Amino acid sequence: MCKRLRGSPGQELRIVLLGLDNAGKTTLLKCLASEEVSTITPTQGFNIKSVHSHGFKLNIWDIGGQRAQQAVLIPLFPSGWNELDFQADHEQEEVRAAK
Ligand SMILES: Nc1nc2c(ncn2[C@@H]2O[C@H](COP(=O)(O)OP(=O)(O)OP(=O)(O)O)[C@@H](O)[C@H]2O)c(=O)[nH]1
Ligand SMILES: [Mg+2]
Repeated sequence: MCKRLRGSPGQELRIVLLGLDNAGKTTLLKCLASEEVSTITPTQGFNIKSVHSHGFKLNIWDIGGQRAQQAVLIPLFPSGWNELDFQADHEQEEVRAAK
């Protein structure tokens, strides 16, 4: 993921994980933060974690997948955002860029 981000190492970036409920957003966030993933419950509202990776400081927002919760983004990002789409392939346990 970091290889696809434009910017210089040392830069602070904000990443928002969006997707349907049960898509695996919180699991991905916890994996990136090297946290235990055996007990994850559906996200109410949102979680934010800071992770250092490839020289970047990534501030990662994990938004609960229910439509009403994702609506919180609209006032938070009035000028919109750049989007990178990733697909998780659960069977082969690999993540590939699908832009
Ligand atoms: N086999 C497998 N299961 C996964 C994977 N990622 C997530 N899961 C499981 O899918 C379920 C939902 O994962 P979450 O990370 O809670 O999904 P979420 O997108 O955060 O869901 P909401 O918080 O409801 O929006 C959990 O039981 C996870 O253990 C994966 O890559 N492989
Ligand atoms: Mg979640």
